[in-house]
Amino acid sequence: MSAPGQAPSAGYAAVFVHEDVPTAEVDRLEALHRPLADSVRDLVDATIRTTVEDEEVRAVRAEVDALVARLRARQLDGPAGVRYNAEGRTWSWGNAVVGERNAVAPPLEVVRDPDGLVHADTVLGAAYEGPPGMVHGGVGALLLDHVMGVAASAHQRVTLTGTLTMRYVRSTPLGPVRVEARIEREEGRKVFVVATLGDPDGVTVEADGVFIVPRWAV
Ligand SMILES: CCCCCCCC(=O)SCCNC(=O)CCNC(=O)[C@H](O)C(C)(C)COP(=O)(O)OP(=O)(O)OC[C@H]1O[C@@H](n2cnc3c(N)ncnc32)[C@H](O)[C@@H]1OP(=O)(O)O
Repeated sequence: MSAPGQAPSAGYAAVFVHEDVPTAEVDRLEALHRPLADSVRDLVDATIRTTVEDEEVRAVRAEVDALVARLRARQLDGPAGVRYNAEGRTWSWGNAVVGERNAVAPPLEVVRDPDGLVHADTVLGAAYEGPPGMVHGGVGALLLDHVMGVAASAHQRVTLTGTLTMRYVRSTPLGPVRVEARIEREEGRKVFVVATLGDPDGVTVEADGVFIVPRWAV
């Protein structure tokens, strides 16, 4: 997605929603909603790990249902989508990996170094488990796909995942993980990206992918 102050590429106009909201207001709303998503993420973890009595589970459920009803009092008709304003600020609050309002997102903060390396660090807890104590293979693929997509979309262009190949070298324990991705080479509209997922002891998953600048974005 575009950094503040940079215009989105032309293809954005077709599928991304332009909204006439000043960047300061987008920032304010983001700061308001992010802590709510953090709390809901905490709720998910607590829901998995709680050992409280049956009655307490029922009581908490009633309270959560009441909170959901309050939030639904006014809501969008569909998903949050990807939006941008005239200043080139983009936001995708529902994104499954980085959405600031999405408690399902780990969340990931993706950083792009000047040398082209794109990386992200996060801590994966009980909600991301596959094998006992280990990160679900699909969750690893999810994080890799996103960070590789960011690497491929350098220079503010739109790219979509075409093919993604993963080699699971060893299990990834739940806990701190790091994703790294960089562009290996480009051929026309095809961007070849290599990436790794790892824990503090080193690489656990190696990935390579072909990301395509779609015909409609050219
Ligand atoms: C910054 C935010 C980062 C977010 C990252 C998140 C990444 C995602 O999750 S994206 C969502 C998952 N991906 C999708 O939904 C994509 C669905 N597929 C499509 O939309 C289309 O098939 C798309 C865009 C990949 C290709 O369509 P189109 O632009 O018409 O390509 P087309 O003209 O047929 O082919 C162009 C070239 O790409 C190649 N190509 C096409 N599809 C693929 C593919 N799936 N894998 C590999 N190569 C492909 C073609 O062979 C062709 O190569 P060449 O130029 O050498 O002949």
